[in-house]
Amino acid sequence: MLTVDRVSKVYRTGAFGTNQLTAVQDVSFDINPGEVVSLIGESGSGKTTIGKMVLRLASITSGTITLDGVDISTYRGRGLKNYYRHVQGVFQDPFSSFNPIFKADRVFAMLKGQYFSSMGRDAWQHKVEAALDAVRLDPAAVVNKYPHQLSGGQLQRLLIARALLLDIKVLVADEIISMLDASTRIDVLNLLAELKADGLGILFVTHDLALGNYISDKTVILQKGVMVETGETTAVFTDPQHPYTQQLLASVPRLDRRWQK
Ligand SMILES: Nc1ncnc2c1ncn2[C@@H]1O[C@H](COP(=O)(O)OP(=O)(O)OP(=O)(O)O)[C@@H](O)[C@H]1O
Repeated sequence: MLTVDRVSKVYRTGAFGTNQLTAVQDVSFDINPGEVVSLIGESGSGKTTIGKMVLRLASITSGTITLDGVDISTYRGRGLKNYYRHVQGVFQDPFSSFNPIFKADRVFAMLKGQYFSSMGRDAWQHKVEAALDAVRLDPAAVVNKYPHQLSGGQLQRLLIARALLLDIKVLVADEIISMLDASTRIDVLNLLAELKADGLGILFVTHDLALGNYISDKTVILQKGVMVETGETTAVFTDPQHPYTQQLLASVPRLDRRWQK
């Protein structure tokens, strides 16, 4: 479905854009329907940049990303709008995705204007309620509320519901669990598992190995923009081949052991 093929990203940096920084180098992986692929690496390893390229928020320097065989960099105008029907992203800080002066459910109204302008009011309301139901949000708890009146977990679900109103095939979930407390985390993880069971492909960006191991089918380990190891998640976690993966796994604190001072 979504194929990332030898993709690189070079940013121009410095006051005049004369310096270059290779953030991603020759990264390849596929996401199939109902599959979760984790991108795991330390801060600065290029995870978000890959998510942004998939979402067409950053240009691709070399290589290709295709959705169902079509090179996504060819999309313009209507074609790009249509691409976003199928591929959507949710990011780490849900508060930054909302304008604090508007009610949170305005994101639905904006989507209606862009994609469903001819749909009748009742049909639209029905569709929104179904999306809220899918993310286990009670409409009464979130409709007509300002972002500050909602929790991070509620806002995150609202954004996932917004993505579900479109006919998405791929969700880029960039550190969406990190800012949530432990009980909300498990709720959002279970929600992703349900969406996966319904056939959604998920690119799960995280620096947290435990989260990656919990949710994903395939794992891509990134170090300084380079893919050092990739494979079935169970294989990567039980028998890591690359020294960097071994080092990452060895540095995870174990809950069954006390800290040795
Ligand atoms: N717009 C940009 N212009 C220039 N350099 C950038 C830009 N965005 C990211 N970078 C650089 O590219 C590299 C990869 O950044 P990226 O945000 O993709 O990493 P990451 O693995 O997602 O990190 P984190 O976990 O901290 O979000 C970093 O060195 C970063 O400073």
